[in-house]
Formats: sequence, C-alpha cells, structure tokens
Amino acid sequence: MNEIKIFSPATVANVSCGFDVLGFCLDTIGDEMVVRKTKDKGIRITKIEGYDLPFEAHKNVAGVSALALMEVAQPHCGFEIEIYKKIKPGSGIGSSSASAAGSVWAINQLLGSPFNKTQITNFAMKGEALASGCEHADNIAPAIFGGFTLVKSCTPLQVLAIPSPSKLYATIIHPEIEIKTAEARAILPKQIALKKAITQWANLGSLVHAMHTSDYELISDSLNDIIVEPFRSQLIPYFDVVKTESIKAGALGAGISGSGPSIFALSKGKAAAEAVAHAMKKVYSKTDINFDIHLSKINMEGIRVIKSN
Ligand SMILES: Nc1ncnc2c1ncn2[C@@H]1O[C@H](COP(=O)(O)OP(=O)(O)O)[C@@H](O)[C@H]1O
Ligand SMILES: N[C@@H](CCOP(=O)(O)O)C(=O)O
Repeated sequence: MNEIKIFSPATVANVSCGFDVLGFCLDTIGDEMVVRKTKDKGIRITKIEGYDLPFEAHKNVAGVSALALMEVAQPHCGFEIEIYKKIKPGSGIGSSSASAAGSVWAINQLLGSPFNKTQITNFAMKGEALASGCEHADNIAPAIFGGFTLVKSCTPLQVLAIPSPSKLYATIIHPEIEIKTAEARAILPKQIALKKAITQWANLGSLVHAMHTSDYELISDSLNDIIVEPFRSQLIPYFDVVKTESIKAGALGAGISGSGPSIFALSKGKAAAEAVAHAMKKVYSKTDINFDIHLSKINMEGIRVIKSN
C-alpha cells in the first residue's frame, strides 16, 4: 500500500465529570486525510483545505505526531500528508486530535501496522501537546480506539475501552466563537477542595458503571461536573440556558465538549437527540451568535479507511 485516505473523527473529551480522562468518538463529523509514501525521507504537509493552518511539519500537530513516530520507526521512506479539515480548530470537538491521530494512524497502516493502538496514541499525544500545551489523550484515545475510552494513565499510557449502551446519541452545538484549549486550561484552578473531588470521582465512577450496565438513569444522574464547568462555562455565551433547555427537552445530561465552546448532550435514542437539537438551536437562534449543530451516534470504530492503493 502506497497511499491511504482516511476519515479522522471529531471527539468529545471530558464528558462532564471525566476531565482529561474520559472521551467518546463521533460518527458524523471528522476530517479527511490522504497520506502517501515518498522516496524522500521526512514528513511534508503538501495540502491543507478548510482552515488556515501551518504547513511546516513541526508547527502542525499532524506533522509533530508523525515525526515522533518516524523517530522510532526509522522507515526507509518519507510521507506526504494532505489535510481536508472539516473540524474547526478551537471548536472543542478535538480538531487538533483528529489531525494528530490521523497522520500516525495512516502512516502505521502504510508501514504494515508495526504499532498497536496504545503506541499510536502515544505518538499522537506529542502532536496534541503542541496545541494544548500538555500531553492529554482524552480526544486522541477515542479517535483511535473508537467508542468511549478512559485514559487510566498517561505515563505509562494505559487506555481502557468502555462499553456504551446501543441507544446512546450525542447532540453537539457549536456556537461560532473560538476558545483555544491552552487558554481554557490556563483559567482552571491548580488546587481543588477534597469535598468537591469526592463528588467528582463518585460521579465518574458511577458514569463508568452505568455505561457497563446500560443504566440510562444512572448515566443521567452522573453527568455532572462541579470542578471545571463552573470556570469554563463563563466563556460560553448562553451555556446555562442551553444546558437547562437540553435537559428539559429530554437529554440525559449536557455539558461542555472538551474545552468548549461546543456543548454536548447525550440522549437515549435518535428522536430524543433530535428534540435536544431543536431546543439547543432555539436558544442561539434568538441571539446574533452563529452556530452549527451535529447529531451523531457513538462511533465504535474510530478512524477508518476511505480508500487505499
Ligand atoms: N492540523 C491541525 N488541526 C487543528 N489545529 C491545529 C493543527 N495544527 C496546529 N493546530 C493548532 O492547534 C490549535 C487548535 O487546537 P485546540 O485549541 O486544541 O482546538 P481543538 O479543541 O479544536 O482541538 C490552533 O492554534 C491551531 O493553529
Ligand atoms: N481535556 C482537555 C480536552 C480538550 O478538548 P478540545 O476538543 O477542546 O481540544 C481539556 O478539557 O482541556
């Protein structure tokens, strides 16, 4: 195989109570990338469509993760990368992760799959660190493993695949303001009160249990974030109204997607997710903020091949 075209999905990180550890993979929104072998060694980004992003490999997350893989793999060829960007950078649904994960996933395929998913995640984290200022894998892991993932540890990297109930649907609204992940991290407190930590890890534990047992009521009861959301929600206009209206419309829960400004809701079944989309739209329609909305089932496969030759 000399060339591969892939779909690299958007992802929702944190999922309310799982800051930096929990995430899930979306099905209906993602970037496309073409990666091909070249005789010249090294990584070249030859095309970027959709958004204005750096072409220099060491400044683009797709290049940084690819270079990390190359350093270990030392292949006898190089690679050129084309990025067809559909996920707006800074939208909170893993735009940088889709590129960072996509390039290494594709190169691994072209090299005959010498690395496993955990190793690919490790390389991709190097790219993600360029965008967010630190290595976190809660977007990268669901893009590579699919479904819901829990990052038990970053060093050494340990990713757990969490099952999810089959009727779970996500609704995402993206109000068109940009929040850089690095900036949304900088406003967070360095220390938290033990009492709050106890509530948060109880919610995370019960959410993971609920996913294993397909207990939708417990999912609903666990989707709370009392640590990060109070700070970041101030950066998102009408966040509280969108959240309240989503839950009134039938969502199991709603919260900030990644570092925002996108807001996600989880619902039981497509009809409920559509009702939530309607309620979310209604809020921003009354303002001068532009938005786009996505409905998606949980993508259990993660990154996938569109074509190869
Ligand atoms: N291939 C890429 N895709 C997206 N963002 C990239 C890429 N390469 C570098 N970046 C930089 O990463 C930042 C966006 O990342 P981030 O703030 O984490 O947004 P998101 O939450 O959408 O991932 C921007 O500063 C952007 O210029
Ligand atoms: N855990 C990270 C996730 C950032 O997600 P993104 O989609 O906004 O890049 C954080 O919350 O900072």
